[in-house]
Amino acid sequence: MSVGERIREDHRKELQELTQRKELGKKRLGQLQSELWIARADLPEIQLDLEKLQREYDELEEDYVKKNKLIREMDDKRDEKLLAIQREFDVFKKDQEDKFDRQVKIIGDEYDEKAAKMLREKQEEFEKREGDYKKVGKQLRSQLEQIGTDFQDRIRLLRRQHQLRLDNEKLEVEKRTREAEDLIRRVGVETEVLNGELKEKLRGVEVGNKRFEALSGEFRELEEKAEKFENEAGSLRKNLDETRAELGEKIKEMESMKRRCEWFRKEVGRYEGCIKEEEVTRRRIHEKLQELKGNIRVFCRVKPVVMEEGVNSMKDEKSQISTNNLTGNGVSDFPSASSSLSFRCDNFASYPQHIKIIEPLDHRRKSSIGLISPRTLDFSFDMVFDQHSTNSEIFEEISQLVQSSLDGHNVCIFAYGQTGSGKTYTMSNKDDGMIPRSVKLIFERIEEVRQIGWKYEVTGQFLEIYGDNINDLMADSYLNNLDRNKAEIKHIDGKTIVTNITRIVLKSPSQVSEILLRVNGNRMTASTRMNDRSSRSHCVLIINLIGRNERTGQAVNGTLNLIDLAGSERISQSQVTGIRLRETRSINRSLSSLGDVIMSLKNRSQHVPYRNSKLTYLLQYSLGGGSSKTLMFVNVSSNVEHFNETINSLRFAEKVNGAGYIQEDPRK
Ligand SMILES: Nc1ncnc2c1ncn2[C@@H]1O[C@H](COP(=O)(O)OP(=O)(O)OP(=O)(O)O)[C@@H](O)[C@H]1O
Repeated sequence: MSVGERIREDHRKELQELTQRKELGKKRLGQLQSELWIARADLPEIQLDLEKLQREYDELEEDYVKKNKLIREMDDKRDEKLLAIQREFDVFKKDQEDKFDRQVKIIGDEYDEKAAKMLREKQEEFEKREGDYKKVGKQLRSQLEQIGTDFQDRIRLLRRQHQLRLDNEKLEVEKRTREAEDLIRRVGVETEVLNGELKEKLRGVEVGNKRFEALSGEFRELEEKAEKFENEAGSLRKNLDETRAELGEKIKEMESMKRRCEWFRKEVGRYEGCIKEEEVTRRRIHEKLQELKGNIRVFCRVKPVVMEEGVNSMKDEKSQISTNNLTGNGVSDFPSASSSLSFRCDNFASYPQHIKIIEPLDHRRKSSIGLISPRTLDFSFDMVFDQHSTNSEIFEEISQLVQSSLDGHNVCIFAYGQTGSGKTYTMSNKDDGMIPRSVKLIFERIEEVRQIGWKYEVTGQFLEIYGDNINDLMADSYLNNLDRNKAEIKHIDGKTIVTNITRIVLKSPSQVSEILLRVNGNRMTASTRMNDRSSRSHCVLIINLIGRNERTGQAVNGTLNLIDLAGSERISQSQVTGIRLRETRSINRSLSSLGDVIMSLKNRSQHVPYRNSKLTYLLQYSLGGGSSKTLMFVNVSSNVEHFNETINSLRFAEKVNGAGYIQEDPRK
């Protein structure tokens, strides 16, 4: 066979093969077309199902939000009402008690004094008059008796004398009559004289009788006077009895007041009982609400592009952050089109729960026909706060957790994210950061519940975990003792104790602000000396809240942990070496242990790896105790240069949240 024939033969075979492949291709095309038709026919039905499901989901979501809002309003209203009743009642109670005490004292004193004085006066008067009258009466009586006896004696004497004389004279007359009848005339004259004398004597007797009668009249007068005095003494006695009766009435009045006071005391007891029941109900509702929201929650917060970021690289920004004041705020008119990522936070409820990010231009993959359309990355969390949200709005959502710690729960709130993503701004910003606001709320609530018998002891520890070392941020010698590893974590009787770390009694929000300033100053100095150290340590504020109600005997013991985690950069992204590489590895190890612990708790695994890092060992009872509640902030930057870190942070957080999926653009 010639060369030309061989080439022709090869071409013919190749043509044959191509024809066969074309046939096969046609067949495959036919199959694919029929599959496409079938799929197209099913599409409307699937679409309808999808829409129906979406509607159902929206309704459920709306219902949940409404109920949630209602419960919160009821909670607020009830708390307000309770406080108002309590205040009103306390004022009323105090007023009544004061009034009553004053009245009782005045009346008691007045009456005691008046009665004693009157009694004394009347008694004295009575005794004096009685004594006088008795004395006069006795004198008169004895005078009268004396006069009577004298008079009787005199009468008797006169009568006897007269009788004697009469008898003698009669005898003499008879004797003379008999002896000298002839001397009758002379004797007759003498007799007449004697008769005259007798008449005179009889007149004397009459005068004596008259005098006796006069003395008897005087005696009667004196008797009348004595009777009058007796009557007066009787009326005085009556007056005394009346005063005694009046005193009895007042004593009765006092007794009825005592009974009223007793009634008031019982009412106070009853009100206290009601308040106690209300408090128990409030705690139950609060607990239920928190359970409904879930014991582990994840909130996403997007940081706006700040002025410097639009022009600086990530490295530049880091160095700028390390010298930045923690309270600084340099927000530009965000988002600046050239530097900001394209975000969309979807409102499925009254607050967004989804965040969508469109892949920036320089991250898109290219194909032979040009750029592939951008991917939209979709993440969902318990709540999403966009660039425009403020610390105050965010605190509104976490204040319930602070209340839980006052109710005796162990609460853990921490901020996760790359360096410069706004963790410190969220947690510690002066006045409105989560730490200052939580402390303020704690003291406000303590003041409110003091009125219903609660007293709290608030203590705090402020520490830093750097690698495997725990440093006391409140110690005066913080900088000198850095990383000497003196502190130890111990778990005793279900409680966590950190030894060799300053613990102080917290008394007011202003005192905590001063501590925050000192701590931030210490960290800044250490950062300046040691090349941005603060971004590479976890900063933990532990607040212990021990409460006791003296009236009801209830007691609570809660803990609130507020944590600013170290930056979460990837080694590949940060391109560090040497000490910085070791630091980054250690941070990533502890952050991924934290993620593992939370995921194990969410999945209710039998073994929870608390011991894998110092951080998780420290927070063991606050992350996974029986009554613990955890909230994680994932802080992300909206700067386009941080796209990769933002996506990594969101992926980590969504994994922790346990409901994640990443939906890629179907046109890819
Ligand atoms: N929501 C925000 N609004 C305005 N400015 C913000 C916001 N979040 C952060 N910033 C500013 O961004 C800068 C970096 O924030 P911040 O220091 O809080 O980040 P970070 O995540 O704590 O960093 P690091 O890990 O280094 O501690 C600060 O100047 C801060 O004031």
